Amino acid sequence: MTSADTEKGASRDAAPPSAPGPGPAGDLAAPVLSARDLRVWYGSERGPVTAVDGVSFDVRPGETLGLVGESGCGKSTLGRGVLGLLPPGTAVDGEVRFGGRNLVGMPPRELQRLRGPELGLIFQEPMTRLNPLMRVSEHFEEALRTHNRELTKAQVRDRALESLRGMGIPASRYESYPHEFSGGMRQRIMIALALVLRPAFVVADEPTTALDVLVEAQIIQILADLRRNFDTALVLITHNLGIVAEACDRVAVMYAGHIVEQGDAREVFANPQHPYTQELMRSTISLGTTGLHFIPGSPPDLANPPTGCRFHPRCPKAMRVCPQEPPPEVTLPSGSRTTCWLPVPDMTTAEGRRPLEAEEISLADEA
Ligand SMILES: Nc1ncnc2c1ncn2[C@@H]1O[C@H](COP(=O)(O)OP(=O)(O)OP(=O)(O)O)[C@@H](O)[C@H]1O
Repeated sequence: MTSADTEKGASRDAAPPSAPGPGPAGDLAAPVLSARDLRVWYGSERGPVTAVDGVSFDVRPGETLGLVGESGCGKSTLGRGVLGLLPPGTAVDGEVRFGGRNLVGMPPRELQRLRGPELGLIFQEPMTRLNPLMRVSEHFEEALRTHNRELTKAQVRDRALESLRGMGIPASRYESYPHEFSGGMRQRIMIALALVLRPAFVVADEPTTALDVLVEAQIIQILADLRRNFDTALVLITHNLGIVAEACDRVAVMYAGHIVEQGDAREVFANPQHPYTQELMRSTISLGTTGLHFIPGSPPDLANPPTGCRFHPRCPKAMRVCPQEPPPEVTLPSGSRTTCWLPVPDMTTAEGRRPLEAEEISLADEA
């Protein structure tokens, strides 16, 4: 990898993407999971849809990485892609290092063995995952015995109740059916099930979207306890920037299949660098919000994305260079990384830096 210091102290990587190094706080633990240049394509009538396009990140023990971005930017595909849980016919390329092995291309049976004891997934809607005809106890028996056949019924019960207790579900409900619980309780049962085998790495895909704010806060607290108590590494996919601010150590912002900015969550919130991150934050409703801001337009069709930077047609700071060449990944002094031309003064000519006029956008894209 080559890098050259620029006037602002930023460096440009010309080599394949890499995830951020230790932040200013200096977290030196080796990553539990490292994705490098991960790509995922779905087949469609319009041609391949590149839902994840060259994404790299690390997650360390006990760390929560928040994955944010508008609907359709590839967050779920990325979450499922790292766990090898994509629909048949989906193509995957790149590397996902976990326990010294590459999960990409691993035979399905081997991956299946890792899911549960090593890798976990918490879904958005528990009723699609809990079998309405099975008692809670049966769900736990199935989950635990699949990976540990010799466990007795009493041992299964002990472990299941311990996991449920951690989620605030009383032992008296162990023989109940899923429909006998509220939505929030079902979600906590799902989390207890995903965590009963103590996986080292978990993806939680919008785990609180269908829940009211009080239950949401409870679940976020549970996930925070999880990393404190078990050093679990977590990727938390959410639309809710408030949750990221509260529950995540690091944040990765996705746009149109790319991670456009990633770094320490507090740093990114205090000092967002990529215009997309800035716009996303301006669009968030808070108590101090006096007017609604939204990002004009919508994310692109990933079967036919814009040239150069994929955000340029919506970017209020777009320059002539933006539709012409994909932007480089830049490491900032804070340790954050952003994929944007703005902090790269030495890479653009004066002409390239000229603001892009609206009428030039379509011309550039047609070229
Ligand atoms: N099975 C599929 N076949 C074809 N295209 C798909 C499939 N699943 C997702 N896509 C496309 O891949 C892109 C990324 O979708 P994905 O669900 O990963 O985004 P997301 O950011 O998680 O969105 P949301 O927040 O709405 O869940 C979208 O353009 C979507 O239409």
